[in-house]
Amino acid sequence: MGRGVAGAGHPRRSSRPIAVSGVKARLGQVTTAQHTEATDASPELREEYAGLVEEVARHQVAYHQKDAPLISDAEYDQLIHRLRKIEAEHPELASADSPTQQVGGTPSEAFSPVEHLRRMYSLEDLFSSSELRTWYDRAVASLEKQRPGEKPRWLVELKIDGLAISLLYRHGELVRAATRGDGTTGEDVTHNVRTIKDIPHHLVGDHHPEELEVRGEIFMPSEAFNTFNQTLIDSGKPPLANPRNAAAGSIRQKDPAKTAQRPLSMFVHGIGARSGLEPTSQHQTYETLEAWGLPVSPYTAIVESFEEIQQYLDTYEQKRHDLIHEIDGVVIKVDDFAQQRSLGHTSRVPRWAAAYKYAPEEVTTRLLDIREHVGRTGRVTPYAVLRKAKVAGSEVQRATLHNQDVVKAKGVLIGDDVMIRKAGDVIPEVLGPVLPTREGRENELREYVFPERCPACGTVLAPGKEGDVDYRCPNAESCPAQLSERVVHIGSRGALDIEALGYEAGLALTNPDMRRPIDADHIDQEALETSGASVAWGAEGPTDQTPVLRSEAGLFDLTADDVKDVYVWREVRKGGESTGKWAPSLYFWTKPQWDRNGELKKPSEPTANTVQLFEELQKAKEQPLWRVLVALSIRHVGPTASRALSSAYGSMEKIRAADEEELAGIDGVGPVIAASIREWFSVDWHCRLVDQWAAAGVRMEDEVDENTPRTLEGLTVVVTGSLEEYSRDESKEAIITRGGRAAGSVSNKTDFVVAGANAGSKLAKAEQLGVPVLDEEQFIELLNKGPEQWKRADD
Ligand SMILES: NC(=O)c1ccc[n+]([C@@H]2O[C@H](COP(=O)([O-])OP(=O)(O)OC[C@H]3O[C@@H](n4cnc5c(N)ncnc54)[C@H](O)[C@@H]3O)[C@@H](O)[C@H]2O)c1
Repeated sequence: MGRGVAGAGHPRRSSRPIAVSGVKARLGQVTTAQHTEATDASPELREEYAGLVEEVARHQVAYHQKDAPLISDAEYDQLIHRLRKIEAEHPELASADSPTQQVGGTPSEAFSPVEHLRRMYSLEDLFSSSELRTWYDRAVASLEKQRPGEKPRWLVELKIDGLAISLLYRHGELVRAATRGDGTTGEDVTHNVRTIKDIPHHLVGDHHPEELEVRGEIFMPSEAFNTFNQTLIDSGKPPLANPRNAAAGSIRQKDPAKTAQRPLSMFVHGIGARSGLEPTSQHQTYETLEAWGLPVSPYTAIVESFEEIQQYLDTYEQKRHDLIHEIDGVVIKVDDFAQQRSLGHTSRVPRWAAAYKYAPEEVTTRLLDIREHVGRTGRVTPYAVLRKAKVAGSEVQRATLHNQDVVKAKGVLIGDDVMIRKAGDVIPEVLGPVLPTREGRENELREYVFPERCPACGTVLAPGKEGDVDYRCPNAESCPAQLSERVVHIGSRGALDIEALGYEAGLALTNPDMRRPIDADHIDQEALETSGASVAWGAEGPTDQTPVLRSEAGLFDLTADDVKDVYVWREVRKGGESTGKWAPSLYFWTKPQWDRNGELKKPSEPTANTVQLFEELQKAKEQPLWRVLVALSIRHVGPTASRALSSAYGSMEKIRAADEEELAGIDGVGPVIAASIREWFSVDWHCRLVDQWAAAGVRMEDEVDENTPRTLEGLTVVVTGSLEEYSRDESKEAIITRGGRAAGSVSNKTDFVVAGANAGSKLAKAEQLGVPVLDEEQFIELLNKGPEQWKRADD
């Protein structure tokens, strides 16, 4: 029997609580024990150890008993890992009551206690490939000693991020369901579990063991979780933080009718007590359970070597967001039961299984502020300013909040501790507040109010059209934020492709406020004074005064002299470390230098980036017409419409002169885009912008190469995968200049699909529809000679 647990038949309640006070009491015992045992642990280490014991126990209560964690799992894992490390190095400090010896939490009094027929274990956590290797080698060596000559086979499974459950079947009838609790005693959640469709009340077939304890994981499938959360948001309720807490919270409802409304599923991953059932391996057990109608995971595999285990880990790390459920790692088990028995258990975990954990995707941090971003078309979106946090391998400081309804739905207050998530390449997201940490900090928190005026230019914001929750700043011409975004867009790869005009350079040219510190306290006064920047004090601190560009119209008239004194705010670093202070520094010109007397030496030459910028601006003037059209930021006019317009008209003048009906008739344009183009050219400053660019030498006509044969007239061609000779844009251009249409998706109307390396679903679709597929060589032939030789037999 495990530590301090009441014997069979005794209500579990008498041995509660395990909460922080209980841990302190246990700590007392630990310290007394230390007087009698020699220990080389320093006082600092003992203090750290005691603090950790208390902290970890507090988190165990919050997570297991209240379903309301205060920190992310990864942060918790770090704490318990450190605790285990100290105990491993100083076993004299540890006691049987240490939180490292617990399996989960004490069962809640809200449910009747249930004694498991066999103990439910936790799993040993492994956080790196080398930890996995050590664990693997140890298991193999131990087996070799006990069962010489037997090579283990391994069952690799996904570690489902859900709630462990034990189901008891008697003669094939579900009689009880219980949470894991502390491993020995769980909570009776039978009524709630009976509402889950995947869990059979009667096992299929006739011959079942008299008593069978099935273990598994209850989870909320990812898709169902998203839909469920959306319905909560739509009805004005706060969404659930993550599928794991959602599953745990759903199972521990007092009212089974509530559980029944939650989309829950389950996969089995083991058995406890079983009378009359004698499978010889884990995978055989799964086959038997599946035959009886119990849900088993489709992702399980049998492997034979360390390399294969590693391969499985890598595969699912890549796929981790395309699965039925959330995972936090992989579980590796010795398959054979006899071998499992030989390896045995510790008091907490089996020695024949371990859990490899992937890099964390959720962490807690502080929500410092909510500010608004003004986009290229004036859309105002709130975003979270966060205390820097490392998640999924990158540092996160900002996260979009989409619109004011989302902020409300998430229920976050400025100043809250929040859980954030960054999954793979997906942009970081604020999941919600950590409510318990609000206690005692109420006066540091404030509600977010969406502004009535544009945060960048002060213009009163206009609501979106019907059904659109977004607000926009209508001051397109002189709102500095919109201007910055448009200038950055001009440089982007899909527009004029000016590499040196990236985000920072675009902002530096248009927004003297760039990355201004939040408040005056964060300004490095000394650096500010010696920088030579001309600054004025605004409401929130100093700001440099005049932008170099007040409109993108002047972009091609810029001279190196114009950008000489452009300062941007930068975090001051000393010895490579950030100081938390900000100061203005020159952006386009070589860094200012100070002489021995502290006098500023004026910078003398442009940076390499600046030289590149001016070279690229010259080259950009020669870009084809469609790229110039994209660069103008006309609503709805992206690369596809721009290409269609430029191949139909060949010059800016003709596009400007075309009427709406004519524009709408062009393949790839249509009425919405046509209206948007007309509207854009009806604005004076837009026309002046085009004129000024033309005067500066930007090409406003496509050179018609009379020698290019119109070999693809009327044909639709899709290019997929990567070609060797052509970039994506070049292949499109080659098709369009020969009169063809370069489409993005394959349909019955597609005449040819050109497949390069790593072509994926489009190639499959082409094969399915019987569209001719060409390789690169054949594509070149098609460009030169036309489609004659590939005419379909049925044409
Ligand atoms: N955020 C917090 O404050 C906090 C506090 C306590 C615990 N936790 C989290 O709870 C977990 C610790 O609890 P734990 O003891 O369940 O350890 P664990 O997560 O390391 O693994 C053990 C559990 O994994 C589950 N599991 C999922 N898929 C499985 C499969 N295919 N085969 C076998 N088992 C599978 C089982 O229920 C098993 O009990 C950790 O993820 C930890 O980060 C978080």
